[in-house]
Amino acid sequence: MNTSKPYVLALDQGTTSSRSILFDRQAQVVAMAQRELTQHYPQPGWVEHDATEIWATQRATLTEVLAKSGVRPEQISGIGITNQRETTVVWNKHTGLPIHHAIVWQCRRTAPLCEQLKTQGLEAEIRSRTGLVPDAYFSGTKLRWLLDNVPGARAQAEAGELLFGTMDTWLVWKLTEGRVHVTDYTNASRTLLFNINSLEWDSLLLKELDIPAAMLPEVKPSCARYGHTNLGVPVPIAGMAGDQQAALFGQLCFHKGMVKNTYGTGCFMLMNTGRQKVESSHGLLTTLAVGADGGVNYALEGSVFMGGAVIQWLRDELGLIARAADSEACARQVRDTHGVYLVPAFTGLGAPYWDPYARGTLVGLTRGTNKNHIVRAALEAIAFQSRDLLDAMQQDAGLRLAALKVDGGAAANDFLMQFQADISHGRVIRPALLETTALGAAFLAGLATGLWQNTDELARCVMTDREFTPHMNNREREQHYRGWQKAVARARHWVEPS
Ligand SMILES: Nc1ncnc2c1ncn2[C@@H]1O[C@H](COP(=O)(O)OP(=O)(O)O)[C@@H](O)[C@H]1O
Ligand SMILES: O=P(O)(O)OC[C@H](O)CO
Repeated sequence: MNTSKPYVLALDQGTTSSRSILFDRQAQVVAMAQRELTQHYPQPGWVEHDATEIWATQRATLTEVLAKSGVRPEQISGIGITNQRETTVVWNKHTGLPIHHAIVWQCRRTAPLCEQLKTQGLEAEIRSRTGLVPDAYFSGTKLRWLLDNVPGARAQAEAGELLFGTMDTWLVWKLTEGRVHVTDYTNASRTLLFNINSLEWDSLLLKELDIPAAMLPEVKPSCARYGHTNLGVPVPIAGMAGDQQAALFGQLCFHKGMVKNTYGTGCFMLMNTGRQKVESSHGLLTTLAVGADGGVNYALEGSVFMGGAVIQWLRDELGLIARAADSEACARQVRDTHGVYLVPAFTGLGAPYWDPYARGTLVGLTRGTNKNHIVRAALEAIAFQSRDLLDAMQQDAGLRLAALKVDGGAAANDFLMQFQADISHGRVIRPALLETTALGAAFLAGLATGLWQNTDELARCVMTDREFTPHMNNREREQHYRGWQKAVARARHWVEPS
């Protein structure tokens, strides 16, 4: 163990903010700093970030965290980076300046291009090569859009002057002052351009999307030495993973069959499937994750579009609660929802339904329905949607889950966590530290630089805050769940395809 360097720094570049968190060898948070990011919405359905602002905010939090903690750069063993995935930036390698705002993962501008890929009959190829589906969510079509729409971009790219990156790649480029152009397997697996079987950029997809290979970063394991940043002394950058995969690692889900669910704005559920690539028959994605040795594992991933956001809606649009946390007290005011179900299909339904035409539905209302029933139904809806994903994952992977590890802002809600345990009939484990994304990045960098020797040491650092065990009997559980499925059926196919 390197005793003169007992700290590790995680840079967590998220959709709404950039954060830096400094951890000690016991994985305790020593200091944290955060800066919000400007969201740009140039057209309905389009979302952009200014990559220059991303770098400036990330750099500012790094400086602030060092100042706050009093830790000197020479005491830091390494830096781990974790990031919002898929968000795409292209920059000029001589000037280091982006040629356009970054196109954010939520941006729908390339939906027509994705339809075109389907018409070309590429859907099955995309699924088997990348584990993904032709959707505007992923980086490949965003990159193609930039090449087609920014004047002069294609010619410059073909002349080898432009570089592509997701936010991990962009930050490493900036941190190393333009010396290193690299990404890791987990981020590469979200681009729609990376072959998750051969672990290489996929030449067929590059050709179909007309993307020059010279723009792409080198792909390395998530636990590796990528380069150094100069903080007065050189500090190694030694860990890198997309935020959901970093959270999976931070939750100690190193082995096959281990699952985490992050309850943020949406919910992201990932199951580590080990060295085995599992193809879903329920519309889940197959993606790359990090194994116990820091090497490549496969994972199944499903997302719920409306997770904690349903609670924001109750607060901001309906005014039923003043703060998100008040939802718990409201839900506990009533014994049950009085037969009310809320299906928050505000933007359609994702896996396992994949129905873009579904819309939000509130059913089972009677004269006796009050605000608390509706708030409770909203919390239950988050758990029902997560059970839908969990059932799909267990069927795809052919195994029964031992426990669900949880994190994210809404995981603080004890009512929701107990209902999750009840409705999925399994244990729910909440760690003391909910910053599992940053912790995962810190673990990767700490392993690569010798701060920790192995995953047993990591496991000793993670404390459980609370474990929720199921109490609901089988009859009650299945009756509840049948009610949910009936409500989902009411919500589906609501709007007419245009
Ligand atoms: N105690 C709570 N009960 C229910 N939902 C909550 C609670 N606290 C926060 N939330 C919800 O969790 C979300 C914030 O979680 P966070 O992990 O910070 O999200 P993100 O990373 O997506 O911004 C918000 O949508 C908020 O409504
Ligand atoms: O930054 P977050 O937490 O909203 O995560 C974004 C995801 O990585 C998108 O795939």
